[in-house]
Amino acid sequence: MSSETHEFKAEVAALLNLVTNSLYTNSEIFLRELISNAADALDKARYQALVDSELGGKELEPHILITANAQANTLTIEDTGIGMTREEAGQNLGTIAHSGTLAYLKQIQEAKAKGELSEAGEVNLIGQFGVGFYSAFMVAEEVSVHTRSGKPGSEPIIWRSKGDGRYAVEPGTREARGTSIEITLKGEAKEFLDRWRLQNLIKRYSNYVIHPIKLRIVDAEGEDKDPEPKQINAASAIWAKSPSELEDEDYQEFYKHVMGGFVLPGDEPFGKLHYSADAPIQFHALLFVPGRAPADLFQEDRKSLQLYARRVLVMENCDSLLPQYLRFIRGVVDSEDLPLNVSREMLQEHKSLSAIRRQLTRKALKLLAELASDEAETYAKLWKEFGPVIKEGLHTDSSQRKDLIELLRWRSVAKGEDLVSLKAYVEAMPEDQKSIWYIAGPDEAALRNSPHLEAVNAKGQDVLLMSDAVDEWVLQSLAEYEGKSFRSVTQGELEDAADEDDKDDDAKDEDSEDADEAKKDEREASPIDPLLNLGKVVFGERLRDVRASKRLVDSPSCLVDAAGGMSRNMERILRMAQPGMGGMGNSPRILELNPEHSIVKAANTLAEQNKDDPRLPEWLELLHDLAALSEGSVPDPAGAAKRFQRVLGEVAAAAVEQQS
Ligand SMILES: Nc1ncnc2c1ncn2[C@@H]1O[C@H](COP(=O)(O)OP(=O)(O)OP(=O)(O)O)[C@@H](O)[C@H]1O
Repeated sequence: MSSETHEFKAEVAALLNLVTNSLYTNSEIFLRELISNAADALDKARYQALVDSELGGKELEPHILITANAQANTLTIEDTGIGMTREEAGQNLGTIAHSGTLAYLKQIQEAKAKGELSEAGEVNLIGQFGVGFYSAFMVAEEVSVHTRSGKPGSEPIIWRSKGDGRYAVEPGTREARGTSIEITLKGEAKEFLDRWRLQNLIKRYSNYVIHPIKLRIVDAEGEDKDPEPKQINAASAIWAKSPSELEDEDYQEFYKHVMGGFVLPGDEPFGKLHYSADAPIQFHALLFVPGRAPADLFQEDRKSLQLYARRVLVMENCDSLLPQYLRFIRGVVDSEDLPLNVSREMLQEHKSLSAIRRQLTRKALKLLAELASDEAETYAKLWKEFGPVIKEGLHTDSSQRKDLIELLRWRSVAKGEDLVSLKAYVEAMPEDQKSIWYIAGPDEAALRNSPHLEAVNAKGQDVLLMSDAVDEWVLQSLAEYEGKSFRSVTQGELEDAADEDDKDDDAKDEDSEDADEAKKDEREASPIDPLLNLGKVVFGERLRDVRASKRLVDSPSCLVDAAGGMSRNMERILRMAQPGMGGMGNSPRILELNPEHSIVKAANTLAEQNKDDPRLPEWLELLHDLAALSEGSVPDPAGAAKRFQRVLGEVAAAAVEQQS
């Protein structure tokens, strides 16, 4: 057989032109592509050996050998796979396997030419979009494929091309079944002779190719540095194994790999999910709930799950495999049903991917539920790290709401440091309690000491402490749990705690923004009316109302927000989120006074006797200061300090007078 020269088909020539001259800046992906082809060839040989007793080379050990020869300026990727006959080589290496490829690449090129593709976008696309064998021409002066098929009677051949529109096929000398792709490197591609560069690339892109990938370096003097080449990749897709074959250490090792190679003691994963599915989509997943929130959890370009297609990494960070609220989960998904060479965008829309996502979401939520029910201590830590992220799901994923609600945890007044689920809260509710009480604010310690809790606590009813910024936002999407509505102890008018729900059922009603306003007129007379009336005059527009409290036991006063309106905490959070909203957070509040408290009683007596007593306005201001102080922020600290100073001065003087 003689040497024959052929013209590439027009589309291949166009493709080669694009690939080599204008498309890629990130040429390193060629190695991933060639390794992937070699791995495919090994897979095919493995299968063919099973079904074809005539196949040659059955004794060959499957492996991929990469040789960087600095003396010859070549990089060779050799496999002991299925090989190619002359006809196959002409067909496989002279045409484009995927029909849409050229059109798609042209689009990318046009976008690039028009400057529509940012550098980051380009790198991203390139990382995800391979063009298989032809990508070798990004780094090659010339490519020589030495191959021999395992089919009986087939001759070895050499396929050569400089990527210039033509290729030649000539008789080869290869003895063993398989393929060796020898790349004569371009001047600017010398980096691919470097051991560390190659090792790095193999580990990064092909670590879990199931066949061993070995590396041999021959230096510029022609000395073989690796007479016995060492394996570089892990070569075992541990996710594809059965969990019964794996030890804890295997998982630990792999977790380390997933987390970038480094895990601090104490940061071991909270849980893992090792799962394989056969129908309708075939895939394996090995996922971890990390033992510490990754630093990039709230960043746009955070890491995500790695997506493999048949053991080949196709996407380093595939964020469409799980919903956003599970973005802290890290690991690998490997599907048998995904194409290797499609764009990120096309892959994201692949129907297999959404099927995988559905199953993974269900499984991940199940894992979290199991941790929550069986390993309370672990779950408490997990909740601290990821609770705020999981809560996002209540707003964004109505399909999983039911499961997500059961994952929610808060601390409560009665349970101290322990976390409480809504289920546990409701189960512990006394019979006469109708609503789920909560109090929201930035500082949990301050919430625990809030005077607003007094009457509710006195009735033996627990209150959930909501100090996470997203809590109240979450509640907006909850409305109720098992028929029990959520009620803030700092909002609306609180009736006698025992029967408040029967009377006051509109606190959560959206339309009842002015419920408190309406009640002002129908409110029954209070023994402290003289003081309340005076208060209304003293505070005027500064307060929405001054009224007798049903929620206080020990404290003289507290500030509350109107029923149905936005809470002070919510306003604070919105202000933080949108600093431009200057007017927010100034809506007047309601001052509640405790009719049973000695200070209030005394002030009221004074008001009854002489409503013009000059001390009364100051005392009312002090009651307001006290209420604000208990929440942690006094609007006029200097004024309040002066008032306290004056009153204390009077008390001290009176004490001295009494003594003498
Ligand atoms: N090392 C190899 N051994 C045997 N055949 C090979 C080898 N490399 C490439 N081929 C053949 O050449 C064909 C073209 O390869 P190319 O990488 O361009 O596309 P592909 O591998 O078919 O596409 P994809 O990468 O999406 O699977 C392959 O399908 C295969 O038949």
